[in-house]
Amino acid sequence: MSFADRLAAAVKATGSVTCVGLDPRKAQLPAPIRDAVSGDSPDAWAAAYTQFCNEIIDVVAGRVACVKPQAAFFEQLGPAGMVALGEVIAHARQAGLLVITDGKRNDIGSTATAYADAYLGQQSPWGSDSLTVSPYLGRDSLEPFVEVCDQREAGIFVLVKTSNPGGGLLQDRKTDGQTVYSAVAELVTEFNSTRLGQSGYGPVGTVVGATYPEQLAEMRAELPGSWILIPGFGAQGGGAADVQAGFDERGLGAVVNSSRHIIFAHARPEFKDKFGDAQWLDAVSAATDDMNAQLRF
Ligand SMILES: O=C(O)c1cc(=O)[nH]c(=O)n1[C@@H]1O[C@H](COP(=O)(O)O)[C@@H](O)[C@H]1O
Repeated sequence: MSFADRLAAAVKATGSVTCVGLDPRKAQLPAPIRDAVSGDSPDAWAAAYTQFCNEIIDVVAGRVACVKPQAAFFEQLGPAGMVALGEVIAHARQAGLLVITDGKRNDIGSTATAYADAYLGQQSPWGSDSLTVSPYLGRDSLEPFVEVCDQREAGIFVLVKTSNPGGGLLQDRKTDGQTVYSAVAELVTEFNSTRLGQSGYGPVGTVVGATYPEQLAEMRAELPGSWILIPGFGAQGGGAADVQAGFDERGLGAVVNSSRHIIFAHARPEFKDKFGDAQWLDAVSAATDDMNAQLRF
């Protein structure tokens, strides 16, 4: 089954459009995991990141549509961190969760092929279901990813309108009256046009931030065949009303990511008093329920 159809099936099966972002950070790890790290070696932290993420995966499996490990935090630890990333991806897939690896990769076509093969190819050592990709090297940089998606029924999410305040400097620029982000959306629509699955969606998803609800509505209309990954919910200020326009009339077409507000829920004021550090996984569970409930439209 194509990635787009698998995502639709996961949303229907779980009744959830939540994507749990796995963004481990040393300083914010719950005390029981942080305090068990002996010394300051990358190996020790990598083991802690694996344990932290895998325990979260076990709690959210079957209750959310997908997870999104953020490669940056694993890369920070060097080679040991990359091994941990591989273990977390494998654990999530074994738990039945779809995995969006957040690497925001891309390069000239010949190198893009290597990135695509690495994360999504038939022989991929990572075995991810999908990958976030930057569009700014143009059409020939995206084509290798789309081809690899075709081979392994994988998916990508192309940055269209990012959640950060500074993204507009380039993305909102207009040429002949069209914004750069809309030009990216046009390219995505073209790639998907011959690849739409039963769900009505293709392998080339897009990223639009919850922090830009107007542009999200605009992009939903311009991108009928593209799953939209919506980051920026929770910690960056986006709320349920901001993401509603991302969905189609069936409640499909978008997944909403939250990282810090779920994985570090034990530190949020509304959960802090209720759950002690030892119950950090109960806080993850409660934050997941809370987000699922908010996003039932
Ligand atoms: O591609 C992404 O996931 C992404 C795109 C974007 O525009 N904004 C954005 O925040 N993200 C990622 O989504 C996650 C957001 O984390 P929280 O703000 O903690 O929920 C981080 O891993 C970001 O790198």
